[in-house]
Amino acid sequence: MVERLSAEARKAAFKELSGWSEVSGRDAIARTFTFKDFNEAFGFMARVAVVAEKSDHHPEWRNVYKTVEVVLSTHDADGVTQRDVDLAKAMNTIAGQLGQS
Ligand SMILES: C[C@H](O)[C@H](O)[C@H]1CNC2=NC(N)=NC(=O)C2=N1
Repeated sequence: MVERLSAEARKAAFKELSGWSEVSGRDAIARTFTFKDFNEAFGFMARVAVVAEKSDHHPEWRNVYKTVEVVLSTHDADGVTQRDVDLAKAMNTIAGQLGQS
């Protein structure tokens, strides 16, 4: 059973999660990625989907043209866990490789 992060653990995690913020009113983290065009945005989602399946941890996301809005939370724990931090880091890495603006 994966556990929700304590307040201090989350604060520490945020130091390495550039671009992410807390969701007000919900134990979740969020980031909006903006790419060059739809093709890059969808390429990002395709690469993340592979990571999500491999780690059995899935994002809540919305794509409009070249933007991808992402919210991460662990449904089984009803809040932010290390899995969310790990997936957020992976997303930042993938976005960086794609030249996210
Ligand atoms: C059965 C399956 O392993 C679980 O439902 C996984 C799937 N992906 C998941 N994704 C997220 N974000 N939270 C979960 O609790 C979760 N649980």
